[in-house]
This record gives sequence, structure tokens and C-alpha cells, in this order.
Amino acid sequence: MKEADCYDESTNGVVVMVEPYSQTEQIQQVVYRILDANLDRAREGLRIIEEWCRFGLNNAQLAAQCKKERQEIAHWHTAELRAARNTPGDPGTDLTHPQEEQRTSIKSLLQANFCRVQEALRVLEEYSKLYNPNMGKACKQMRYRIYTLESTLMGRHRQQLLLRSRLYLVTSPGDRLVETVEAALKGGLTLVQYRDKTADDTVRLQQAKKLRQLCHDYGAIFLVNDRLDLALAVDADGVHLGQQDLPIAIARELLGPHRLIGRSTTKAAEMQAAIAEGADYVGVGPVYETPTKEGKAATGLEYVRYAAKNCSIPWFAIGGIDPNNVNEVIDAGANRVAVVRSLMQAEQPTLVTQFFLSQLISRMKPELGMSYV
Ligand SMILES: Cc1ncc(COP(=O)(O)OP(=O)(O)O)c(N)n1
Ligand SMILES: Cc1ncsc1CCOP(=O)(O)O
Ligand SMILES: [Mg+2]
Repeated sequence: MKEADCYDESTNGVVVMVEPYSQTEQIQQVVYRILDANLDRAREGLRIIEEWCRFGLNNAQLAAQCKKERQEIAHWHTAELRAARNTPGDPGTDLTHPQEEQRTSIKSLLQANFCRVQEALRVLEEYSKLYNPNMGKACKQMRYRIYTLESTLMGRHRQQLLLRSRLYLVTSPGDRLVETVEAALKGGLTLVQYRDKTADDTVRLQQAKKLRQLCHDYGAIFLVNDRLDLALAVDADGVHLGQQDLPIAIARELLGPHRLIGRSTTKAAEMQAAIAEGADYVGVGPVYETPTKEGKAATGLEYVRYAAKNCSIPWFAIGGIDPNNVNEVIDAGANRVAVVRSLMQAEQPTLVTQFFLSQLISRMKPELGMSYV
């Protein structure tokens, strides 16, 4: 249609897109096709998310919520809209973005599908105004519910990954910081804490940014030691706080419900306080004396045994743990350990990571005290 065809004097020269009658039906078919394609996109995306809720998280409630949204989409997907489908004539079926071909982690897969569902719902919201305004309103409400589901699920995603993490690397400064962390990630490491007690903030910021990106590329959790401001600045997954650091309640207020907060503990009272205050995990130790925390008394294996029986959240034995004594710590009941020197000073961090993980996974014991699954 030429612009001159729709010039309207009554609108003072503003071009009004009014379709001649012969084109109205064609336009209607186009709208039907858009609605049909986007109802499909939204339903497919939801199905992908639902499978993770069901099989990955074992969460019947979240899976049921996804199913309910799919049923609502099916309700609007009328025979009339389906009949407009013309897949062979759709130039969009061959178009894929390179990122669709490679998902680096469950997190990126879920994020991509949430994005897909939300985009589809936004398209439905707009185009269904030309078809059925009630459908437009329903799609708008659904889009908001999906945002809430996304924030619930992506928050839990961190908790789930934490739960599955058996080895925790706490970094120390050095020339090969990034290379060492990457080598450990290659060996299967899924949890990293950036710890540098002496560097300038400019250096910390730059290193933390780099490590956060690296960890996320490998689907690993990235936490920052001590510094909540730095954690927020680099969009880390959370912080680790010691007994002398910020109280958990303040950190939670600043970080929100989804980021992780870890707390160091050396005795039962500290552990129980950390749990009551809402920590996501605790460090248990130093099990052995260590030059990394000079002057700090060792708790010994007795505290590890206490944790095995009484700790209701994930906990990591830490302090002086190496490939030679890790089995002693495992025998005392630890299923998770955190290390600094054993990996940061290793000649082959990938192999050492694989060794730790093989011991921790093959000798894992039932988690007696755990109440969080
Ligand atoms: C996993 C883990 N556990 C304990 C600590 C020690 O924290 P903190 O007592 O605050 O001492 P610093 O690490 O800040 O010197 C930790 N960092 N990580
Ligand atoms: C940070 C920290 N907190 C308790 S022990 C410890 C250091 C552990 O370091 P390493 O694994 O080198 O003994
Ligand atoms: Mg600290």
C-alpha cells in the first residue's frame, strides 16, 4: 500500500494506516499467525523450564506452576489460530542465533528460556489487542507471574549449585590467579571465593570482575570474601563473612533473598547462630593449623564430627586440608571441603581438583543433620 493511498485530510496530513477492505483479511491472517507462533514459543519455553523444576530441582510445586501456565496458554490457542499456521512459508524457522546452539550452563539455558517466554508473552499481549483484548490482559498477567517465577527459580539455582558443590576454592593473590582458577574449573570445581586481604580496591575490582565472568562461563558460583560492596559491584553470587565481618541480617538486607551468604564458624554456638541468622552455608574450621590463617587455633576433627551430626545447612571443612589428609576429614564426616594452598599452589590444579572431587564423591556419606533438601 502506498502512503498516498492512506492520506487523510481529516488528520491534517498524518498518514493513517487503514487497510483497504481487500487487505483486512490478509492482515487478520498475519495476526493469527503471529499469535499462533508466539503461543507455541511461550508453551515450549515453559516446558523446558518445567522439566528443570521437575527433574533438576525435584520441586513438584514449581513444576505444577509451569504446567498451569502452559494450560492457560493452551486455553487461548484456539483452532482458529492453529488453522492460520503456515510453517513451510515461515521465513523465521531457519533463523537461529549462534547462542541458541550453545548453552554453557543450566543457568544460561533457563535464562534464555525465561527470556523467550517473556518475549513471546509481550508479543501476545500486543497483537491479541487486535484479536481478543481479554487474551491481551491475560498474557500481561501471565508475563508478571513468569517474572516472579524467574526470580524464585534463579535464586534457588544458586542454592542448588551450592548443594551440589563438594570442593570450594578460596583464592590467594598471585601472578597465576586467573589461570589457576580456570585450571581448577576445568577439573570440575563449582565454587570459588575471591579472597585478597591486601590489594588495592582498583585491583580487587578488576580481578573480581574477571573471575566472576570466568566462573559463570563454567557454570560455577562466584563469591567474594568480606566485601559486600565488591560483591554487588561485580554481580557476584554472594559473600563470605567471618565472625568479625558484617552481621548476616545486614548483608541479607543489602544482597536480597537470592544471593548466597556464607559464615565462618569455629564452634557449635557460632554454627547455630549462623543457621538461625539465615546463612546459606558455613565454614567449619580451621580443622588444622594453617599459615593461611596464622595464629588461629585449630578446631581439630572433633568440630567436624559435631558438624556432621548437627549442621542443617551445607558446610565446608576448611584449614590445612590437602590431598594427604582429606580422607581423615572425610572419615570425620565431611562431604565438602574448602582449600586455599592445596589448589592455589598446585602445579597441576586440574588434577588436584579431580583428586579431591573423586574422594569426596566416592566416599560421600548420608547427610544426617541436613534439613534443607
Ligand atoms: C569457606 C570459608 N570459611 C572460612 C573463611 C574465613 O573467614 P574469616 O574468618 O572472615 O577470615 P578471612 O578469610 O576474612 O581472613 C573463609 N574465608 N572461607
Ligand atoms: C580462610 C581460612 N579460614 C579458616 S582456615 C582458612 C585458610 C585455609 O587455607 P589453607 O587451605 O591454605 O590451609
Ligand atoms: Mg573475613
